[in-house]
Amino acid sequence: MPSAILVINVGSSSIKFAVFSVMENNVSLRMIYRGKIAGIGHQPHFTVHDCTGETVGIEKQFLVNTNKIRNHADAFSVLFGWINDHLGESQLTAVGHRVVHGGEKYSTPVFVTKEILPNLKEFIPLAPLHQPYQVAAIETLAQQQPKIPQVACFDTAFHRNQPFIAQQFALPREFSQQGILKYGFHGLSYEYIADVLPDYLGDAADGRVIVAHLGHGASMCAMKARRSVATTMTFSPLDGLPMGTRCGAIDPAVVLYLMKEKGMDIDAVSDLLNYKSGLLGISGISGDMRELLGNDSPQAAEAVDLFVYCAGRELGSLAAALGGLDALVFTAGIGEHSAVIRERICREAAWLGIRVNDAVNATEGPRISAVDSSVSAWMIPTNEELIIAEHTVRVVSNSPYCA
Ligand SMILES: Nc1ncnc2c1ncn2[C@@H]1O[C@H](COP(=O)(O)OP(=O)(O)O)[C@@H](O)[C@H]1O
Ligand SMILES: CC(=O)OP(=O)(O)O
Ligand SMILES: [Mg+2]
Repeated sequence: MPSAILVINVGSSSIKFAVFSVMENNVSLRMIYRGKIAGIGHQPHFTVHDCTGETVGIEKQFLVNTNKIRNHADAFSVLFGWINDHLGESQLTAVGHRVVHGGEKYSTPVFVTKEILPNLKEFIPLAPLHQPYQVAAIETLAQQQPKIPQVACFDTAFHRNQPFIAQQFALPREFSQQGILKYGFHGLSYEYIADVLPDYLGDAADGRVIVAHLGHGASMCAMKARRSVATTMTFSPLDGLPMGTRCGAIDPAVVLYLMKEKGMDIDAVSDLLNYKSGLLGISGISGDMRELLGNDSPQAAEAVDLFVYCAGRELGSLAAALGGLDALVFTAGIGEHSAVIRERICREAAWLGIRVNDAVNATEGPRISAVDSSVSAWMIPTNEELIIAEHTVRVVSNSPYCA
């Protein structure tokens, strides 16, 4: 019987998923469905596309079910129901999860056992927007589908081999020994880009490349020989660029001041920095870049300006870490779809020798730089789901638990 892999990327209010069929050789994978259950807890909305991008499932067809989605556990029941109805001959043989934080412990994907769950829970305070929901997803599936093997794939893993100097905060040594380090995130996306980079850049893929993963969460990664040498997110996914609702880099004294002088408690500060800042905080309108670009108000423009300005500054810092730059790659929601943001960030980096070809940039590339650009610029769609599916097949095939 042909087998299939389910990939799950859980956020605080959504579950993104993809289903892959595993070809006979157990190596090549073909995506058959990709979908999302959004608005969990308030206005559930379920959409699924097939591999051609055609919508094959929408909420209307699942009205009864979506009304029942009050929480993530309900969403998984609906998701499994849908998958069982649509897998045909195939059988679901494993589930791969994106887990945002793997700390110092996990530098490769792991087979999920009862023993590793407490370790994953330890990192919940470090990634409150992601980790609690991802761990809950693993536990819920273990209850609902106990026979299906699960694999955890970490966003931090790609950065674990950075030079130690890039991982250190200037804190007394005992703190780094306790794991207070710069971990970096979006590693599954960067790993995918690193894998496909030679298809686009040829030999230059092994040069000095900065990848800008600009989505609702946003970061940049400096790569040398397709390995991470520095990245903008650090201990948690709150650092670096301003994001949809996250503040990005901030002087830690601001936190001390808010708590000491303004009487804010830890929960209030955490809520402020994670959910009320970034593009939403500056604009007062939305944390969604597309909405801001379509809004005429000066507040929306100011939020976009700050995003571009910070991206330009981080780009300079990462180029310095690389000792120069050969190529710049844009990916994720904003990076893949917003020609105007790509163009504006490239303009900030004109001093590095980047020139954009406006006509090609408007059509999304893949190569968006002009012929006279000494640094090439690219738009490459990411595919975190494929990387997770590949890891899942590999881990499950090598696992003694699945012998
Ligand atoms: N055409 C577009 N123009 C500008 N921004 C866009 C466009 N399409 C998507 N985006 C932005 O991409 C972001 C979401 O990116 P995505 O990678 O899907 O985020 P995440 O996976 O972190 O939820 C949102 O800010 C959204 O507005
Ligand atoms: C790590 C992170 O910020 O992830 P996302 O962009 O999915 O929110
Ligand atoms: Mg994402």
